[in-house]
Amino acid sequence: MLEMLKQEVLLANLQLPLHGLVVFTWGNVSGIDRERNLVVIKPSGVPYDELRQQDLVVLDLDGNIVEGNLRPSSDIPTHLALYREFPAIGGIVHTHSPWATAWAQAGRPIPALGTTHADYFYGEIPVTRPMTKEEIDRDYEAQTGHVIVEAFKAHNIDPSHIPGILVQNHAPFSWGQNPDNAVHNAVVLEKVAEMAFKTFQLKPEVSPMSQALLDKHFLRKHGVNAYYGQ
Ligand SMILES: O=C(CO)[C@@H](O)[C@@H](O)COP(=O)(O)O
Repeated sequence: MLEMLKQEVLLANLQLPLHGLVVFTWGNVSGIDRERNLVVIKPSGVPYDELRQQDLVVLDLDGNIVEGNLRPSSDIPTHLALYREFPAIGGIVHTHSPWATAWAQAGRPIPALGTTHADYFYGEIPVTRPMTKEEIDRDYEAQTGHVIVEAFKAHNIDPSHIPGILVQNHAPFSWGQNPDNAVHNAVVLEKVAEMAFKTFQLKPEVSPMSQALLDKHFLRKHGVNAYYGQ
């Protein structure tokens, strides 16, 4: 069972450079086995072209290493915080993909401007608040998870409706039902960030799309009455 999850996590990690979402070691993917509450994640600082299934690290939700000889991704406390708070998610991706990171660095949420966005994100993609010095000094990566969760709870956002966020002055995190779906959402987030940037260049005063069009596009792909695809 865990071997299958490890394979999924390996393949999902290898998708990041293929989709142009990471260079060097600027990202990581994890997946969770919800029955056993075990998380599989990329090891820290290992280049993608050297990554092997046996290098992956398995941890419990408290961060105890259960399997693996390498140190887990430095972002593991953020992943664990999200798995603990968002029980419906099965995979998480962190990258420094440039378009989404530019919005994160600007501290700007990405408004829903068109149907590409609405097919995946049911509203604005939020940005976290700036972290305090105390949060940064004390428990940085766990606090990164905390500010993400705080942004979702403050606005009562369902994480399956908005499968990603911009961490201010840092970069995006995205998630999905499994590691592969989380990578899919990370690719969409990057594309949507690029399109939104270009739209604002063409028309700085552009308005968000109508609620009716947002509803139509999100709900025809997601939810009980979805009818898009086979
Ligand atoms: O955010 C950063 C660096 O700013 C890290 O996520 C990135 O370098 C990946 O770190 P890991 O190799 O997963 O420890």
